[in-house]
Parts: sequence; structure tokens; C-alpha cells
Amino acid sequence: MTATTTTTTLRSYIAPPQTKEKLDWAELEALDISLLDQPGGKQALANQVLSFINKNGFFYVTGHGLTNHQVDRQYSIAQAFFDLPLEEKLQYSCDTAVGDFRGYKPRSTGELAARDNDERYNIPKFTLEHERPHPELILQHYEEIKDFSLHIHNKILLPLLRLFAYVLEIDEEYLVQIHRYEAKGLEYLRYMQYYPRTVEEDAKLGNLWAKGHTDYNTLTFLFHQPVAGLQVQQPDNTWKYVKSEPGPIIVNIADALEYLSGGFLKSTVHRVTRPPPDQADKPRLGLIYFARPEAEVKMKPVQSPLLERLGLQVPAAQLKALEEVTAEDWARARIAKDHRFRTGIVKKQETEILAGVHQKYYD
Ligand SMILES: O=C(O)CCC(=O)C(=O)O
Ligand SMILES: [Fe+2]
Repeated sequence: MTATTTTTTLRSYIAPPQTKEKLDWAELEALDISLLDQPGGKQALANQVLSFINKNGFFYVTGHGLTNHQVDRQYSIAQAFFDLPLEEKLQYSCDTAVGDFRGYKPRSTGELAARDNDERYNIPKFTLEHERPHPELILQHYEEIKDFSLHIHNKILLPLLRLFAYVLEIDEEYLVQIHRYEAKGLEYLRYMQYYPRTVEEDAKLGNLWAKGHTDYNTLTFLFHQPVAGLQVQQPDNTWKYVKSEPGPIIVNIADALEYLSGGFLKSTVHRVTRPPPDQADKPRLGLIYFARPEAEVKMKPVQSPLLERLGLQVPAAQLKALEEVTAEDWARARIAKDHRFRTGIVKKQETEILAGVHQKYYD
């Protein structure tokens, strides 16, 4: 694969206006990670993390060093990608039947449209393992996409992992060492677009654009996108909207980090609902980065003095199962099970994923 340096003019991305509806927004903490470079900053952030993280795995990150312009450039590329003819996009399809999410996933049509109403293009880590064909449009912006992805990995993910390790009172490099960029394993930047449906269609589907789920990776980074719909499940099982403003990145803890932290860091259930009336007729374009542990990492919990003091123990049966499950196996199994439902192979979503470990929630 060759990355060309040709530059074509991209249509500017103009974000849709924020909703004027009064919605029930979740109150989420914002971690300003630029404080990590200042005296006392790490301890202040650790105290902040300890104040909420065992209840809620959603938070904002600010001070992350990416500008709104850089984010909007990614949206311009994403927008141009989804504008490509379907036949071209289909040449880069991902093999979700075997749990491989690299590349393009179309939305389903006909009767299955109800189960899958979004298009995705997942751009994997820029390592030899993942060299693969991309549309010319992506190749033209390859270096820019690479810089953006590497910034997320090196300047946002790794500092957060060090902070979480510090909170868990374990070696501060422990989590970083199982997320080496060059190592075998999959992370990706995702361009995503949901499509509006009629009031009647949505009503039949419980007004859900994506059912409640947890993510299967380490941390998910959701960049600003103003079409409201993302909701996070509260400890009392109710749902609140997650507000997205230009600047902060919404971050959520996902399964691999919950397992590695013995359940202390909570992989938090979320879903996407039909947007409010003043936004429901627009496609909802998203930009998301999914960080994952290295492929061979077993998801068994770390030995942590904090967890011991708190008396947090993973149930014996689950612990035994997790000792066998690698981050790669877990993600592949989740993706392959999801494929079976989306493509109609099974009628109901399967909650048992692998080795007796169940996915937390479906609805
Ligand atoms: O589109 C969103 O806001 C959330 C997407 C999501 O939860 C996912 O792709 O896992
Ligand atoms: Fe998700």
C-alpha cells in the first residue's frame, strides 16, 4: 500500500445545530489530563477518578491536545467516505462473520434493516499487521488519519492508563505495557453514520438506534457530535443523555478494562435512541476510537492493594473463565455474535459470548 500525498479539496464539515429540547442530561466528570504535566496534578486527578469511577464508567477528557479543527477534518473525511458509491465501499468490507471489524460494514436492508441501521468504516492501527487496501479517498488523507490516531493512543490513552494504574496502586506502567502500539492487536478509528427513520418505523423499534450494550475493548473515545441520542444507564437502571460539546471527548470504560481491574472500573451500558424532534431527520455522523489491549493479553484481574482493601473479588467461576480468555478472543467472539444477529442467523441476541462469560446487557 502506498500513501499518496495528493490533496483533494474536502467538503467542509458543518456540524448540525445542538438540540433545543430540554433533555435529561447525565452529570459526568471531566478529567483535564493536561494537569498530569503539573505538580500535584496526578494526585488531584486520581482523587477525582476515585470519587466516581466505581459507579460510572463514562466521563469527559479535556486538555487532550486535539483541536476542534483536527476533529472536524476527520468528520470531513468521514463525510466524504460515506458519500462514496456503495459498490466502492463494499470492496473494503470487513469479515464480521469471523469477528474481524477492520474495514467497511454496510447497513442491512429489507427485513433486517431494523437490526442494523448504521454504516461504519474501521481504520485499524497503522502497523504492518494491519496493512490493507483502502479507498483512494482514505489513502489521500492517510498521514492525517495516522497522526490523529497516534495522538489518541500516545497522548490520551496511555496517560489515562497510567492514571488508572496509579489509582489501582499497581505499577504505573502495567496497563501501558499491555497496550503497546506496535504489538499484535487491534485498535481502530471508526467513522460511523446512522440514518434517520420515520416516526412509525422508530416507534416499532422502541425508538432505539442502537440497543443497550457495553463495548468490548479497553476505552472508547467518542468525539463531539451534536445529534443527541447517546444515553448512559444509571445505577438505578434509568437512562440519561450524554451531552456532547465541541472540545471534550466522551470516554467510556469497556469490558477488557473492567475485567482487568477486577470489576472496579465499570464497563458501562449505553445505547443510542432516536434523536429529539429537531434533530431526528438528520444522518448522525460519528467519530470514535476504540482502544484495545494487545491480542494475547488474558483478561484476568490484576493484583491490586486497592481492590484487596475494598474486598472486591471476582466470583470464582468468572475468574476461572477470564483466566483463559484473551482480549482478542473476547472482541472477536463479541463481533461474531453480533454478526449472527445482524445478518439474521439467530433470532435473538446471544448473551453468552465465550467460555461461560456473558455479555452484561441487551435490550
Ligand atoms: O454513536 C454513538 O454515540 C455510540 C456508538 C456506540 O456505542 C458504539 O459504536 O459502540
Ligand atoms: Fe458502544
